[in-house]
Amino acid sequence: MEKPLIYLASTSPRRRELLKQIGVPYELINGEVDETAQPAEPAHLYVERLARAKAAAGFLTLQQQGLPSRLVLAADTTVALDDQILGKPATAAEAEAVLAQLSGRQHEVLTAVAISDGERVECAVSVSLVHFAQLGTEAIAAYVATGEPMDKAGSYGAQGKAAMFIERIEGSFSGVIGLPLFETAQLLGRFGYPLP
Ligand SMILES: Cc1cn([C@H]2C[C@H](O)[C@@H](COP(=O)(O)OP(=O)(O)OP(=O)(O)O)O2)c(=O)[nH]c1=O
Repeated sequence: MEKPLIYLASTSPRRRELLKQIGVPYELINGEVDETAQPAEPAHLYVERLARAKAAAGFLTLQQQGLPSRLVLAADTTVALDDQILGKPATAAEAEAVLAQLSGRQHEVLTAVAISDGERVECAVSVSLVHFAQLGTEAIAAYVATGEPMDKAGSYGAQGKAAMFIERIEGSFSGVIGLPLFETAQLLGRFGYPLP
């Protein structure tokens, strides 16, 4: 059976790859939102709020552009260390400081995925624990110089060179890199989307 198209409200190349991995055809749509966290906002509420907001923004775009109504999928990923939310770094110096904080410790990576049909929104949050090895200043500087951290929450990409820093992941690898595929398939199923 041919799978219906959905809209992916995301600029993230990882999310495109991950959706392809489970064979869901998509078109891109703009779902940009302000990603500022509220003061003392807990990470799980923050990612869920943003994923829902991105899906709603995507749905609004399709209405404004007079596009056919289809499911809109969006996600948000953040890294949480103690009570801190670590988003994408603004500068290389910030990326180095974040990686120094993550060194030799474990942190959480949270990804929320939200799907909207315009009337109903379904959301799930995946939480994984990532154990980083002790990182020397030189290793951090060399890694930041590759440019890999700059568009990624927590200043690293587990799917890239940062794999060398990760001793262990407990949870969902696809969730860590931007789209938890188990939860995504479950949510699509709730909208009657045909997946095996
Ligand atoms: C922790 C981690 C994050 N990331 C990425 C996934 C997300 O793209 C990014 C977190 O930023 P997000 O704000 O979740 O997403 P985005 O701005 O890249 O894309 P959009 O909002 O348009 O969907 O960090 C990795 O690629 N690998 C990792 O190991």
